[in-house]
Amino acid sequence: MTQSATPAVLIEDLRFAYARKSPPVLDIAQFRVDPGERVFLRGASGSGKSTLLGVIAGILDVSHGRIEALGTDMAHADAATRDQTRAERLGVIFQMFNLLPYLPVGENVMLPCRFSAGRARATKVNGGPAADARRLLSRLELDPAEYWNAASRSLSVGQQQRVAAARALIGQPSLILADEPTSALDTDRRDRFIALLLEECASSGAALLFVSHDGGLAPHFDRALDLSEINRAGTGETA
Ligand SMILES: Nc1ncnc2c1ncn2[C@@H]1O[C@H](COP(=O)(O)OP(=O)(O)OP(=O)(O)O)[C@@H](O)[C@H]1O
Repeated sequence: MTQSATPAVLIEDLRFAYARKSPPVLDIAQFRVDPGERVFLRGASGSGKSTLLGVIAGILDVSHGRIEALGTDMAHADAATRDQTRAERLGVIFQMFNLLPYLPVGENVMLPCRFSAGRARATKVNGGPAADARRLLSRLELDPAEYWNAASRSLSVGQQQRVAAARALIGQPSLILADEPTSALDTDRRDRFIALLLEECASSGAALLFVSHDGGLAPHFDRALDLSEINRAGTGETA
């Protein structure tokens, strides 16, 4: 990977606080994820992992510093541009899943293809949005014959995590941001889930930034670091 390729994530001189007068949660001089790189970011509870992903995804407004996701300036772009970048090029697995509870599983997984023609097109190699959604659900051990039409709110937390992962992966986004996506999975399923996530990223060339407090997952990744190594704000509990 050359240093000149557009980074998947580039952060310089970032400071972020939730309110103007509160101390920063994030104070990061430099952080970079290369295209296709799979990075594990560990951090204690409350240390700012979800906040960092929110900033990179352009969900949280940043007033100080440089944040680029796939070359888009997420600190200064208008909300519409950030939304478009997120819809077309990012797959985000939120900690709270953000599934639409009354939509069936299949519709939830295909949602990114409704918002982005590019992601719908990218599923063609796997037979289109519905076929690709079924493929991903099967790989995530959710039998589409059983779950395709089920309301997402009727699923267990671990099952909802896997639906959220399928939704993030569909249509080959170039950057996956994953926030504790294995917290409700047992050890065997967790390892299979990570293997699948890494395989899908490898086959599409996507970069992956995976955050978790579970340092045991680190060996699966190209690179692992602790948020405290890059974040001078240093909030959070001792793990
Ligand atoms: N919406 C918010 N408004 C104000 N403060 C917040 C908000 N969200 C998070 N915080 C604070 O920011 C800090 C970092 O929170 P964050 O959720 O990013 O940590 P985390 O490392 O993801 O934690 P966990 O592992 O427990 O999910 C915490 O002190 C938290 O209380």
